[in-house]
Amino acid sequence: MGAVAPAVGVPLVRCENAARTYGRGPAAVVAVHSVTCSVPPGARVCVVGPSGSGKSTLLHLMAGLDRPTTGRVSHPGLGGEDARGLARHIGVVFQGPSLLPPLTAAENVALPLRIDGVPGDEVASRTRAALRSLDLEPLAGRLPDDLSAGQAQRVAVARVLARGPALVLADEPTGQLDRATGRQVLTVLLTAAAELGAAVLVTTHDPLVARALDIRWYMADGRLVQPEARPEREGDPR
Ligand SMILES: Nc1ncnc2c1ncn2[C@@H]1O[C@H](COP(=O)(O)OP(=O)(O)OP(=O)(O)O)[C@@H](O)[C@H]1O
Repeated sequence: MGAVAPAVGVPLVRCENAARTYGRGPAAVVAVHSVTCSVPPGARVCVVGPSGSGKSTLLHLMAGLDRPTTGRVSHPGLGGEDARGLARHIGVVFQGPSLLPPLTAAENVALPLRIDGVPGDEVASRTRAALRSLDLEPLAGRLPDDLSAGQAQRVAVARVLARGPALVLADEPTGQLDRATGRQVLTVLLTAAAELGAAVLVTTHDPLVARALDIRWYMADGRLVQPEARPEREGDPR
């Protein structure tokens, strides 16, 4: 598929003293204070923190969907710095429903590939492969309204993975699912991303979700605080 092959160890995304303030003057909200961190190829990172701690803002900065007010966010392992280039290499999974209602599951997965200009037969094969890897083949012809929340989220994951991203950023991907469904979605997300060799960064406030990832960064009041990592993986966000 279309994943780039970044040089080993070169971070896919690097934040250097990146900060984001919403609004101005007395109404200003500092959502992220001067964060420095990076995600290397193939890493599985979780950003854990309570609601309002700045997780989504940090993820949007990393995705190139937003720009830091001060500091810098770069993507040295992904080659292109322009938004279109980044969009090909970074897949974003959002918390809520994100499928286009008039399109079937398969059409939702295929659409970004068509927009990318992928040839028709390759669109079909990549769509099939992505649906298969998430056990969604029987649901390919269903409209989003006829899918459960967990099924719809798996289709959203398939849509991201079909493009072959080097980095998947998932913003509370299980936040609107019951625990069992959430665990299933997370498992298929991590398995399919591993098959692709993609790095994954998941935000969550759920310690159970956090435990499924190798590296955990903790966020509080817009800052990354002392990370806790499993012994086998380096947990320093820098
Ligand atoms: N567009 C915005 N305008 C103003 N303030 C915002 C905006 N987006 C987020 N904020 C504020 O920035 C802070 C961080 O929000 P953010 O959504 O990044 O946190 P979060 O940890 O992802 O929370 P949640 O888990 O509830 O999504 C919060 O105080 C929030 O109210």
